[in-house]
Amino acid sequence: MAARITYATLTADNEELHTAYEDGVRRARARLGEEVAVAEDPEPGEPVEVRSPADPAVVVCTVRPASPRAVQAAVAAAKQAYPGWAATPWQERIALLRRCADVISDRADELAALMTIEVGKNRLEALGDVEEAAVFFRYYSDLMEAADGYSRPMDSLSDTERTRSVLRPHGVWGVISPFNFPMALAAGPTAAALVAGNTVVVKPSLQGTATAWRLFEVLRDELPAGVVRLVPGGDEQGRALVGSPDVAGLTFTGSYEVGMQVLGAASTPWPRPVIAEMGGKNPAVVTASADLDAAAQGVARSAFGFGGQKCSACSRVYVDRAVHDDFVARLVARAGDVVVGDPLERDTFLGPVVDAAAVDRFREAVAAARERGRVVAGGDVLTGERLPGHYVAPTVVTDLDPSDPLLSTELFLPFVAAVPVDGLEQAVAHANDTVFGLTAGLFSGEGEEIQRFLDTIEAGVVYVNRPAGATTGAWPGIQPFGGWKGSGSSGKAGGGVYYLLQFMREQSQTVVQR
Ligand SMILES: NC(=O)c1ccc[n+]([C@@H]2O[C@H](COP(=O)([O-])OP(=O)(O)OC[C@H]3O[C@@H](n4cnc5c(N)ncnc54)[C@H](O)[C@@H]3O)[C@@H](O)[C@H]2O)c1
Ligand SMILES: N[C@@H](CCC=O)C(=O)O
Repeated sequence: MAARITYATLTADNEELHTAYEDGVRRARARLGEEVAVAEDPEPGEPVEVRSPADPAVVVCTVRPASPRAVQAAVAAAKQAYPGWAATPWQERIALLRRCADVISDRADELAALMTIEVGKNRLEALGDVEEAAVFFRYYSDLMEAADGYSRPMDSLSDTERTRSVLRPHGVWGVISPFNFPMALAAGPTAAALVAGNTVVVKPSLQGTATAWRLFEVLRDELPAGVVRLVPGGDEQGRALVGSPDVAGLTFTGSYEVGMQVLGAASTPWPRPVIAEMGGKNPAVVTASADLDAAAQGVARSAFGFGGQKCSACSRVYVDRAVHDDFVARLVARAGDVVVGDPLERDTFLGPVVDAAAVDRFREAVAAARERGRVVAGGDVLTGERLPGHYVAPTVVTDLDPSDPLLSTELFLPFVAAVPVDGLEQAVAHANDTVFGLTAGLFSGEGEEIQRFLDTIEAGVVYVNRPAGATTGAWPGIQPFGGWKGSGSSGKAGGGVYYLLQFMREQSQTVVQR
């Protein structure tokens, strides 16, 4: 792949990139319909077909959900592999993991094409997702190297004592991932856990299984046996992994509701580290001094990119009353320009939403918006010969009361509401008034406003004046990504310098010299 694609890539007129992706589509199609199962599972669940949201006639894969015994067997295999992996010098571990990153990058076109078919991500977003997965392996390896393996000499109170502080792994790490970044968000926590010396059992989202399985194939082929296992299935398999007493630590990425359950579930006799990365209801603020074109572009990209199905999606905009109507007119024009269609097509920006339930949620949200406010762009479920899947129009809503539930509930749809405000203080007060605190954006031309926003906004990832994405598009090593409040439990962000530390525990080693 010639060009480096990230989520902030605006366009790619690069012929080489598109030719490679189209080759990837051919290769991905050749494996559609394969069965995904744990090989040695004696009693897998009934087969479940994962179908493409762009065209439900396409069966992406057939999943045989792992039985409770298979989940426990995967954990047992990872537990058996743990002492060997933990004892492998970190230099050797990261050499193997960097090799995994290179294999992922080499296969990016096919993996991205498969992801497009499986979850409906457009080609640039899908290529970004695969590349991010590879970068996670490289970034956490680089951190380990920069810290020289996290083994440091401490001070000593006597000439005969030598003490070191050593960070050591926990054991088997469970990774539960969501449908919307089926490669990057299975890969990120897995990479960190492995760099740290843990072994891993991954439970991907059912919709996303085929993509996550390809990641697993790379890790299975490049790493020692048992170091990574994948258990396919749905929520029940997630619960089984959380409930396993041999899982020493967990990273869950998904909704607020499930994350809070996972945080509350205790299945070990002592507390274990649980990192929960949860939902968002991400605000943008547009002040009277803002560049309104940049604001409309940034909000449109973050509200409609991947159909608003990002935890970072922008779903509400607080706009100074003086520029509200002008901003809304520009946003409506941007919504009208969005190219909706088959996400495999080169020019498509917005593909389908993930399933029929998301379309139902869209209908309900639009009906509520029509009753309590005004739908000024979109609002329709899109059908037709060229749109056989779950398509909805990019939608802009106004005239809602600031306390409306549509402004505090995560919808995960291409649906954004604009609310007029009297100044920055009021905007930030509304922006902070939800359980969430993941991402936020500001558009302002005044340095003093920018500083006040940065000082008072309650969010883990903040952007100012960013047309490439008002609230979306973090990249490992560039923007650490993690939520505050109900958006994240740990306060240490993925792709940031403190993340890896969470996958290790400190041991103070004092040895008296004889
Ligand atoms: N903060 C972040 O970094 C981040 C990133 C991506 C997505 N998300 C959030 O994820 C959600 C969308 O993803 P989703 O619909 O796949 O989320 P989800 O919560 O429905 O499912 C996430 C994963 O948890 C599993 N699961 C469900 N119930 C479980 C239980 N009781 N115990 C254990 N595992 C269980 C699912 O099978 C899936 O693998 C949104 O809320 C989005 O904001 C957050
Ligand atoms: N890292 C992605 C969001 C991941 C959540 O869904 C972004 O920054 O837009």
